[in-house]
Amino acid sequence: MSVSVFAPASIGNVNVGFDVLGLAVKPVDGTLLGDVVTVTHSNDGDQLEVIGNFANKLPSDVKLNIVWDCLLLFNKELFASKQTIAEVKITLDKRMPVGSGLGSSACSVVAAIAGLNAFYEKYHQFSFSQRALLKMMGQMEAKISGSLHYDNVAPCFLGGMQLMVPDPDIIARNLPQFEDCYFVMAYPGIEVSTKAARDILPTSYSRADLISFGQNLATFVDACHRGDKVQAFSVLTDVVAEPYRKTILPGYSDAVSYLRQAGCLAVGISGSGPTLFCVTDDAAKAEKFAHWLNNNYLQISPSGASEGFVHICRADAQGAVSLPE
Ligand SMILES: Nc1ncnc2c1ncn2[C@@H]1O[C@H](COP(=O)(O)OP(=O)(O)O)[C@@H](O)[C@H]1O
Ligand SMILES: N[C@@H](CCOP(=O)(O)O)C(=O)O
Repeated sequence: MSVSVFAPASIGNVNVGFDVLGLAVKPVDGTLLGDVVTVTHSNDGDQLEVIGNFANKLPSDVKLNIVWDCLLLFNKELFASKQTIAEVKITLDKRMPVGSGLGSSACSVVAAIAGLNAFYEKYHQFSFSQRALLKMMGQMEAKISGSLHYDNVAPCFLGGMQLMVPDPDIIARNLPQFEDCYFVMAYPGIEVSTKAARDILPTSYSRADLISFGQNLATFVDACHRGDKVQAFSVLTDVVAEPYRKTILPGYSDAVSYLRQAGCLAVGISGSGPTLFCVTDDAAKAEKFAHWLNNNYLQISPSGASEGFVHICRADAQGAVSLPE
């Protein structure tokens, strides 16, 4: 008598769309790279249990977990919609490293809100619209990072590559994808807080940067619609965040130099880092890049181990999905 929802990792910004472009990704080897939330009825008040590889990276007080805030918000919206509120037990399987640039908080937020919605749909014959759910997700992501940005929650929830539009009735539009591309994701095992990585960015930019930003994003979107892969990836340059954030990412500049000379289509910082992503349409190159990043980009702790990992991914067209009971 439970529902479980999986919500996938995502690449925020995708270099050219700071806060307005995001892509959901999934490893080709079938690894579930994302969080899973399970919701069931409770006879003993609302409860949250956190399990999984990265549970110990989250506050021990579950009321400080963003999933708890998601429950409070969801209940508030149920109340506003004159629905009966059930007591629930939520289990968060925290499979995503925190502060990784893989949209870890978005994974928890999306899995929690989509999970609660699936629970009410299945057992209480009530559900919110996709847009209402996305708005709740944006609100929760803003609570964590300090400002409203949908570039992780939208692709994580809806799948594919999502472009945020300034219309509250639409929020996100799906962009056509290059199906044959691999996204090699290298998480070095160190933590970078999204809020801190936002605080180091300038508050104003030069006219030259403004022109480059507009031209790159517009050219990328146009090239996606025309299916012009060469053009799309030739402009995947980040003038807003990478010049400032790369200074706090050990080994990032060397990795970019290697990957460019080795022929990747594009490379950049996933979200606010420290995860690096690079793009190729060649399976052998994807393997080669993954091998190099594994040996050269992962940070080794004093114990000689690394909490990092590398995954060869494809775009995840599905987004959040219910898992079989
Ligand atoms: N379920 C959760 N998942 C991720 N972070 C959470 C969660 N609940 C609370 N947090 C807190 O939110 C912050 C998330 O940091 P952030 O840098 O935004 O992560 P990410 O970039 O991986 O989404 C951390 O301080 C973390 O302790
Ligand atoms: N647009 C945001 C994206 C943050 O992504 P995260 O995965 O690091 O949370 C930003 O660049 O600040």
